[in-house]
Amino acid sequence: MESEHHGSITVLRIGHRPFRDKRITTHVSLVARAFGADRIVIDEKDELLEENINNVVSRFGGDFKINSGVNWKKYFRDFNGIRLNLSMYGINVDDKIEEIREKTKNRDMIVLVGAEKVPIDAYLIADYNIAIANQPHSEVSALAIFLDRYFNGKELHKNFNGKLNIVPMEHGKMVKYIPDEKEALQILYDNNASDRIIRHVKKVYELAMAISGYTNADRRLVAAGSLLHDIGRTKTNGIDHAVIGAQILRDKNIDDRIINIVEHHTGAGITAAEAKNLGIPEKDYIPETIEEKIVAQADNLVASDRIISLDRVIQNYHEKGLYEAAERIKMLNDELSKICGRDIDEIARDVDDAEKQ
Ligand SMILES: C[S@@+](CC[C@H](N)C(=O)[O-])C[C@H]1O[C@@H](n2cnc3c(N)ncnc32)[C@H](O)[C@@H]1O
Repeated sequence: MESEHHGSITVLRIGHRPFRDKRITTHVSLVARAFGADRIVIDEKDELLEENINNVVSRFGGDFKINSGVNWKKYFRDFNGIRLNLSMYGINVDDKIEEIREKTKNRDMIVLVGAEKVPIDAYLIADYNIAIANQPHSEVSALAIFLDRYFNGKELHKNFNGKLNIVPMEHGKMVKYIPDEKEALQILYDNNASDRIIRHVKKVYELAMAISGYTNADRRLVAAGSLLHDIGRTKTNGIDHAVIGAQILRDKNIDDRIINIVEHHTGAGITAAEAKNLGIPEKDYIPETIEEKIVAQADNLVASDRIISLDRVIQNYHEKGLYEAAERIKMLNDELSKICGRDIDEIARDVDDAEKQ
């Protein structure tokens, strides 16, 4: 949980024996990740454990790292930062936590937890030997309580921004997810999307991904949002296709950020007043996030499965008498071009040229 307020946090797990300790070291690793540490380092090599934890990270998010098979004593001694050893024999955490927080404002910290017997060297190398109550319990509880004390409980609200995101519920379970490209296309096929829709969304995807390459947009959201933006057209080609598409995806537990991309993709957005006149639920459908803006504009620049120029888009809107909407599209183009440091129209031309070659 690196931030301006403190350095990185490494957990050093020693005494791990792959067969006997598989479950408890997995739990130490999961606690380290869930409660705000940045990485775990384990003395014995255990590829299976690494794989399991990496798998959790790839599904549930964050950038937690795991590394096993290190010489713990050397690693602990050479660590450039504050060294802690969690031990029932140490000083009560409450007597030292403020000092530790102060010292780690600009420095990294390593927290050692043992398995069975912890060698005396761990105590001698440590800057602090810290006890979470002077009674024997477990490395899992000791680490959890230490991190919770260190972060003052703030770690419980950390956003991991994963492919899978749990929606807290009083009863039952709900997980919302970000589909990858293959899953997004499968959702379209499951909804009997026509070839025409598929060709269109693939072109919008190509352009949206090219634009997002110039920004810090979340490419997973841009990918899924661009492929799914017209799913509502499997039901209607009316102005309400964005609203209907959003509802289809809501029913499939798709991540809310993708639903918003879909719902806000029409032109450069629809205001609440326009929505009322158009007969769709009265609220703002203006793209707000960078991902929403990219998909909306990429869609504006693709007619059927061809890339068209901004001038042409504007002309089309003018011909329909939609002057305000045209102006908003122009403004969106300017805003995105500024963010990208390059004209969106030009990026679109590149994508088009690459296709023709
Ligand atoms: C099951 S204990 C075994 C420790 C062993 N008895 C020793 O110290 O040599 C495993 C780990 O849990 C952690 N632990 C257990 N009780 C603790 C406590 N009261 N305070 C801090 N850490 C504790 C320590 O990190 C310890 O290395």
